[in-house]
Amino acid sequence: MGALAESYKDTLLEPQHIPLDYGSVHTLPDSHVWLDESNESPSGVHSTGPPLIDLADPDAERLIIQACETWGVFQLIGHGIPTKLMEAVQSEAEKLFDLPVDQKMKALRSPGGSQSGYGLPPISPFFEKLMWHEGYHIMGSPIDHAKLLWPNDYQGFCDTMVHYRSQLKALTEQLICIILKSLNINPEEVAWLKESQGLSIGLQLNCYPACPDPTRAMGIAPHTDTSLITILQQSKVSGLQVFKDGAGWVLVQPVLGAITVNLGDFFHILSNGVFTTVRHRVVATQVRRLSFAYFYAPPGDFIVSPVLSKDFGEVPRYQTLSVKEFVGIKGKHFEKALSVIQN
Ligand SMILES: C=C1C[C@]23C[C@@]1(O)CC[C@H]2[C@@]12CCC[C@@](C)(C(=O)O1)[C@H]2[C@@H]3C(=O)O
Ligand SMILES: O=C(O)CCC(=O)C(=O)O
Ligand SMILES: [Fe+2]
Repeated sequence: MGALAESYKDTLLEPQHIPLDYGSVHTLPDSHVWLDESNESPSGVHSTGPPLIDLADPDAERLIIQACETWGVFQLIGHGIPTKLMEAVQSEAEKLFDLPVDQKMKALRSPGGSQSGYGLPPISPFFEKLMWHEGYHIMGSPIDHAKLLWPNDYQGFCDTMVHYRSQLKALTEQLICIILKSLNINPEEVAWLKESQGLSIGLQLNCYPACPDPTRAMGIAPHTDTSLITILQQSKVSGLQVFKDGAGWVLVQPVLGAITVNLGDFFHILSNGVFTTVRHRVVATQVRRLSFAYFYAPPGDFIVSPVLSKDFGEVPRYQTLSVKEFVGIKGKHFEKALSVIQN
């Protein structure tokens, strides 16, 4: 199932690390109050968010590389993912999160097991307070967990998710080729791109239930993605913020039909830190918000070594290590993982 199935597998999940029955909670419990000063609204210094790029634009490749350097995130239109499919994912996910909590708990992610199933974000044990969130992760076949949710009616959900995943895989690999070329890596020589063997692919359905006290709660705490690249479908409700040096937290305003592309830790290491793994978080909202994140990472034995050149620097800023090794370091050190492997 790939190296990402192992991520955060040793983090200590305590009994409280399960989603609340949010529908029955009318005041924010103390366990969910984030007093951290970083939970301020966006600073507004940088009023414009990350760039919006049209993949059909003849200048798209240059704009993508520029966005990788300056933001580590961009929004994309002209991506070719059918609107109907994006809508179908939204409605299947709504159906899932609308289920009674007892039913969703039947598909609870098992501690120490694969990442698949229902639960709070696996990074929860790194924080004192709990996030206002419920998630459902699909890695490998979606069937076993979906059968637990809908014993007689799981096929439509599974078909939609599998179809979406395959469409996103093609788009992700197109974007990866563009970025690899800019690093002077010939995609034709990258075996896992051609054979797809051992790749880690995860589809995370996120739900941020309507929150009675959003300014004091947290949807997803600040993090960078343990991926090469993440493709995100946001719903109409905004909530995603990215951290930009000099500007603070900047809102990524959803654009109808656009997808959001985040660079993850592995492109950061490969590019010797020139392309930024974007630190982001999700604020809680008064109305329910859904989002769908597709994580793509190379096989566990792929060696991630910073590219050295005039443009990317002649001295490696990070140690060379395998994807699997980095996933282990991230699971232990979380936000400090990149500084742990810094030279
Ligand atoms: C594919 C993966 C990335 C992820 C860890 C995981 O193995 C499965 C869940 C993913 C997710 C989704 C919500 C935010 C996040 C930080 C988390 O807690 O779980 C990401 C993980 C990640 O990018 O490290
Ligand atoms: O909900 C969002 O917009 C972002 C979710 C996210 O960061 C993730 O799933 O890793
Ligand atoms: Fe993320």
